[in-house]
Parts: sequence; structure tokens; C-alpha cells
Amino acid sequence: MWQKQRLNMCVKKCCHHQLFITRQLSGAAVERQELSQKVMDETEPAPARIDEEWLQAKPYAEIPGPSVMRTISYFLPGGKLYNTNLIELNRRMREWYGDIYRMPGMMGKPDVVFTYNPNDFEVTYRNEGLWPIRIGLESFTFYRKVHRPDVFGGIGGLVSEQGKAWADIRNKVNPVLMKVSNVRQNLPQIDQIAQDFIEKLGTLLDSQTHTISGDFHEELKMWAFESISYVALNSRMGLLSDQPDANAARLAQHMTEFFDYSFKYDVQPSIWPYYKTNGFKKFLQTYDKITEITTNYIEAAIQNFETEDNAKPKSVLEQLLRLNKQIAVVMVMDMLMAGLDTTSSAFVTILYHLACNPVKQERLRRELNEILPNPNNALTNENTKNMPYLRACIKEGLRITSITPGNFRITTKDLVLSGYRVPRGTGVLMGVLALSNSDQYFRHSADFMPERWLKAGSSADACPEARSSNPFVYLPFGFGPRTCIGKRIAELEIETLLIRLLRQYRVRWLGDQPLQYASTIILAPQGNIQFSFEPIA
Ligand code: HEM
Repeated sequence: MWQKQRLNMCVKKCCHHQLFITRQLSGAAVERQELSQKVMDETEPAPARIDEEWLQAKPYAEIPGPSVMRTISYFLPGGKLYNTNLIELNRRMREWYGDIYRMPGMMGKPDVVFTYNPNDFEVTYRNEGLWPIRIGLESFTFYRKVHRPDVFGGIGGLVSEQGKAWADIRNKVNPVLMKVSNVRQNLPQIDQIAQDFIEKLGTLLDSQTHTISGDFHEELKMWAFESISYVALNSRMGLLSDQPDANAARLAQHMTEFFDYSFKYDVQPSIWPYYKTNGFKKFLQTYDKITEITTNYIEAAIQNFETEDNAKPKSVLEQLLRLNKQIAVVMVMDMLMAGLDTTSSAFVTILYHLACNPVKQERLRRELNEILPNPNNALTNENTKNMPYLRACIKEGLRITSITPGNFRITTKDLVLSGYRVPRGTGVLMGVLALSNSDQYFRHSADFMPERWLKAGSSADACPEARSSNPFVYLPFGFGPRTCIGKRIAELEIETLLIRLLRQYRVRWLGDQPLQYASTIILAPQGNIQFSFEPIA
């Protein structure tokens, strides 16, 4: 019953809505500072460092980097970094300032130290403690905690919460979402969704050119959303059928808008904490639309769940609801939000590398033929147990293009990074993509070589020596207690669709230039994404 009331509340706007936003926004920068302070207060302060390493280190102020004014000028129209994507942004800044540089904090945000030194990654992660702090999507936190507490009841969810509040949620949901066997119980349905996607692809394909006229990435988003909504809500949206659910299609569109807006308002310098620009207002409207659609789905799923047969294995939704209903609602919403563009972008990326490397693709197909001698057979936990080359291809695709090019933490202790003192409370952005593309850590780093991920001696071409044994140079899902909670789900979805797709089609890249990426908070493929899908006789 409580859910009904809360969910109904969320789609209505408060009558003083406009006034409410204005007042809160003007105080948002203060909120931001208070939030950082509150988070720091919650973490156990370490005693002041007087050890030799700290005393010998260079002062923080000596870390190279631009001034506040220069940083702003970079991002203004006509500026050197205006509208550049994350890869380009990181590459240029590194070129100008070196392997460690500092971006000044603005509008209540802390300074951010960018580093490309894996030793710094290790120091940062090893000192993050049990409650790592990752403040990044501040608009998200603002939306949930300040703008719509009527909906979220003070629970920001995993992305927004910090400290003990974050740990309370994470500890509860970890066994449900991170335990491999629990996630893999969704395999039959994830496999069915992959087969539905392949069937739909078949209807879109031109039999002469083996291409589709529509937008392949958009089709993949429907697959990703159908898959994650099955895991999160235990129900199908029909997005791959002739009669897709109109709201789900709208939601997928709003999600893409969300990623674009978030890059603008969370990554680039913005005045929204002080002044409610029209663009930011539109961003809040996008958030509202996402909230409205997802809460309607959750409400429907809860109703289904209440009438369901209790003897069936427990779905993710059911397990979450048993833990805590309010956390379940927010977690499901986060899964729907975080599981669409990420998984579809990662899939396009991996497929692109396989399409550009036909020899590797054939090698993979040989493994897939063994897993699935008859393509009409179902995928099971038994027949998908041993697929080292498939897993190596996924790793290698995400190595060359990690769709999350950097990992972020706020330091909870005074640290020495690359010989500089970095005080507690500073942002550290670890440039994972740059390292995983460096010849220093991966031999022939530009080449797609899944063999580098195979175990030594497991096959004649296994070459684990072609990758560094340092675990911090490859982190597409992050690291430590705050690592991506959807990793297992994303892997299951990607593996399953790759098996089904490559078992049926030989895929080629037809683009006249390499796959391009847009500036969003992840690297989202954009432009003319042209594959050919030639049926395998
Ligand atoms: C290939 C697809 C994906 C990639 C590359 C990816 C990557 C990441 C990364 C790098 C982080 C930050 C980790 C850290 O700070 O150490 C993260 C966090 C997160 N991801 Fe994913 N992700 C993917 C798919 C998903 C999916 C499918 C879901 C849905 C369940 C999801 C939900 C989340 C959530 C909720 C967090 C915040 C976790 C926390 O702070 O406790 N992700 N993801």
C-alpha cells in the first residue's frame, strides 16, 4: 500500500513547485559544499601525516594545472576544449600539463587531480576505506535529495549516497546483484531476449546488402532496456516486438538525453548551482519524465509480484523488495537508468572491434560453435561455463575503449600522489582509458588481441605477457567496494547476445572511418554506425 501512495505522489508536482526549485537552486552551491563537508565528517579522519614520505613530497600547490579563469575559457564556445569528448579532453590536458595535473574546484566543487600513474591509482584505492566517496553526478544528487524528496524520501540510491548511508544500501543489495549464481539465474530469459533481438534484426536486414536501414545502436538500446528491465522488474516490455511499449521507447530516449545533459551539467563547469538556466530546467524535466515512467513500471511490477506464484525462484525484484521496499524502488530505478546506455555502448564497441578483426571473429566463432553446435539449442549455465575466448574478446574490447574513461574518488586521507601532497577531501580522477591504451602496459596496445587475456598454456596463441600484471591498468568497471554493481548483469547480457549474433552472422564494419564517440558522461558511440550482417550458411 505504501508503495502506491509514494508512487502516486511522485508523478504529481507540488503546487509551489516553481518557487521551490528557485529557492533550492540558489542554495545549491552551498548544498554542494555542505554535502562534501558532511561526507568528510562521516569518514574517520586520519592523524596528520608526519611520516618521511609526506614530509619529502612536493607541496600540493606545485601540481601543474590551469587557473580557474583558464579552465572556464577552455570550455566556453570557441574554447580549446569546447564540445570535445572525454577521450579528447583527457588527451589534450595531459599533453599540456603532464601525467598529473590539477583542475581547480569551482562553485563549491573540490579541486580534481587527474593522474595517469597506476601507482597513484593503487594508493588512492588502497586508502579509500570501507566507504569510498565518489561524488560526480551532482545534478542527480540534487534532483533526488533537494528537488524531489517527495519521491525519493531521502534515499539517494547508490550513485548519490556516500558514507554510511551508501554502505547500508550497498551491503544489502550486493548479494542480490553481485553474486554470479544469483544473476545467472536470469540466463534463460536473457537468452530469449537475445534471440528476439536476432529475430528482429533478421526482419530489418536487406538480403542483398546485409545491412539494416535503421539505426543499429537504437535497436541495441531496445535490447539493453528489454534485458535490464527484465532483470530489474521481472517483466518484458515488448520493445523487440511489433508492438513495443510506447513508454519504454520514450524512456530509452530520455535516458540518452540524460547522459548528454549530465555531461554538460556534471562534468563541464556550469553555473546551475547558482542560477537556474533554461537548459538546466529542461534537464530537471528529463529527470521528471524518467522518474514518472520508471515509477509507473515499478508500481505495475509490484502488483504483478503480489499475485505471483510463490514457488518460483526469487527474482531480483522480489529479493530486493524483501530486503527493504524503499531501497528496492530506488535500486530498480538506478538499474534502469544505469543499465541502458552503458551496456548498449559497450556492446557496439566490442562488436566494432570484432567486426574490424575478422580473423579474431572466426576464432571466436569456432569456440561458439562448440558451445552451441545447434543454434536452436538453449544457452544454459552448463554450456556457457567454459568460453575463455569470448570473455577475452569482451575484455579486450573494453580495454581498447573503456566506455568509462576515468574513475573518480574523493580522498579520505592525505595521500602522496606522483610525489605531491594531496590533502584529504581532494577529487582524484584516474585516467584508466589512457593506461589501458598505452604500449607501456599492453604490448601493441592499438591491436585487438584477445589472446593477451587467455591463461598461459591454455592455448597455443595465449600471450598473457602482452599485458601488464598490474591490476590497476585495466579497470572498466571500477575497483573496490564501490565497483560497478551491474558488472555481472552487463557481462551476462553482452556474452549472451554475442553468442547468438555471431553464431548466426558474420559481422563486418562498413564505416569509412573508425567508430566515433560522443561527449556524454560515458563514451557513447555516435555517427554512422554501419555493420553488415552476412548470414552464416
Ligand atoms: C558494460 C557496462 C557497464 C560499465 C562499463 C559500467 C561501469 C561502471 C563504473 C566504472 C562504475 C564506477 C565504479 C567505481 O567507482 O569504482 C559504475 C558504477 C555503477 N554502475 Fe555500472 N557499468 C556498466 C553497466 C551497469 C549496469 C548494467 C548497471 C545496472 C545494474 C550498472 C549500475 C551501476 C551503479 C548503480 C553504479 C554505482 C555503484 C556504487 O556507487 O555503489 N552499471 N559502473
